Amino acid sequence: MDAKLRSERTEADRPSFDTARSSELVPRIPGSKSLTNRTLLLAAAATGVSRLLAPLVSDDTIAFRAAVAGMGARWESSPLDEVWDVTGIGRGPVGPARVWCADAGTAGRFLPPFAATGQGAFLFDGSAQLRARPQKPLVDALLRIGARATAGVGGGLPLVIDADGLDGGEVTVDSSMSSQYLSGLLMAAPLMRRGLTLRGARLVSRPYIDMTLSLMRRFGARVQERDDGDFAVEPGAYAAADVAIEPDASTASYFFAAAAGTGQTVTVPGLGTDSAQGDLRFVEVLAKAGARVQVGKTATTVTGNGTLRGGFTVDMGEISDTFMTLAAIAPLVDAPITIRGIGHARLKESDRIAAVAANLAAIGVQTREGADRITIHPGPLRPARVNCRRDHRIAMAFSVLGLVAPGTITLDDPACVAKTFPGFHNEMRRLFSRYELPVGTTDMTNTADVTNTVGMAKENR
Ligand SMILES: O=C(O)C1=C[C@@H](OP(=O)(O)O)[C@@H](O)[C@H](O)C1
Ligand SMILES: C=C(OP(=O)(O)O)C(=O)O
Repeated sequence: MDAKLRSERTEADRPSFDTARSSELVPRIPGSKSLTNRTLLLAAAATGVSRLLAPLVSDDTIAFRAAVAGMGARWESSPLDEVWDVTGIGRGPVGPARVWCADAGTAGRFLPPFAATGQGAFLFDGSAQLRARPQKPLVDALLRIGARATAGVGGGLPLVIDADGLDGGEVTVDSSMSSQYLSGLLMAAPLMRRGLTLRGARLVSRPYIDMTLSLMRRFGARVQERDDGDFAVEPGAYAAADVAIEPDASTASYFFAAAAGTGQTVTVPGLGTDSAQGDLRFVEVLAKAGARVQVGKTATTVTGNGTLRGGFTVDMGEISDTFMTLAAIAPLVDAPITIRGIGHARLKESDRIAAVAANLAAIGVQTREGADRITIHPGPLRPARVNCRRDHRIAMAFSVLGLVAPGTITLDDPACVAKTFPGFHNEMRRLFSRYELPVGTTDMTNTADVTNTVGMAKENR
């Protein structure tokens, strides 16, 4: 994080919602998807009972939890789902098992390497959306270290792993399309008989690898990043750990952007200088656009000044889940913004560069697209219906535009936010009274807590 933004502060460091000043909006941001699903995997592999405090409860994490249960881990949750206890297998899983990954890239990429360290047959499959996402570099790396794997057309899901443990050794994984292949192999590596030395070639989304390494160490793994860039993982068992899940920094980006766009102040407790999530660096981009940003030790605050500044180019390759948040408010600034380094964002829930360009064009905004970039020109907007392409982040990013420029957008699929934040629309409405709840969304803004309710996602679908 930029040293300027790390400046110590006391005001934003308040941990509780109750003590917030009334002019300061404090969204209830649910837990990080990336931290929740990594912790579920490591807990499933570990010996003993691990505890997840404040996990994300959403489609992606429910799918991941069901998947590790299908592979032999046991879980129990507290009545309101704020605590999950996972009893681990203590080694690789034992098949046969069919593992449904739903829409979750983390499940499709993290679970097959874990399965390969176990015994028996595993069939991994997912939605049409997940089947369309690239998986071949992971399968190739698994084959090179001796796994028996049969992938679907083009190397993707459905994928069969016929497991008989892995010796490990050395392997290079093409990481230019996704860092998740490397994360999956890293987390499985301690369970290989000789451990594994790994190289991630042309690695994108690097901050997620740091998150993987730090959580692996929490569960007792011995892993080193060497001077030559290789990762060396020693063999050894994982031991259970308790992990408090931070609020999701990618989700927080929508609320920070809303502050910047509306001229209000938003504070997110639980996201500070020690955050394990690279996406918190989105606030640095908002600072470029003229927002006041303070990253304290335990909270982050963004204050908008009512007008946004453009006229810059920014590389968002390491924080690509947040590029749409900037792109959706970019039409409202005073000069063009170019976002580059985001070629891999074409390979997510949707081709996100194309989705942003098409939706901005529909509302009258001029854009220029390149293979790994997009330039957005400010200009007058006309109302349009956003085609979300079943992509939660397209829905959430354009909802921020709808808040800042009322009457501009409606969403064709508002419920797709359930992949990572079922209560998104209600939370926006709770904070910003002029936010228009999409048609078909049940108004839960008067209930005590709307952020962590899976039932609500189902109800809204
Ligand atoms: O490892 C993770 O938890 C993630 C890595 C990123 O994917 P890529 O590495 O494919 O960019 C990110 O987009 C995704 O939402 C979560
Ligand atoms: C890319 C994403 O998800 P995943 O790869 O985990 O499916 C995302 O949440 O933006």
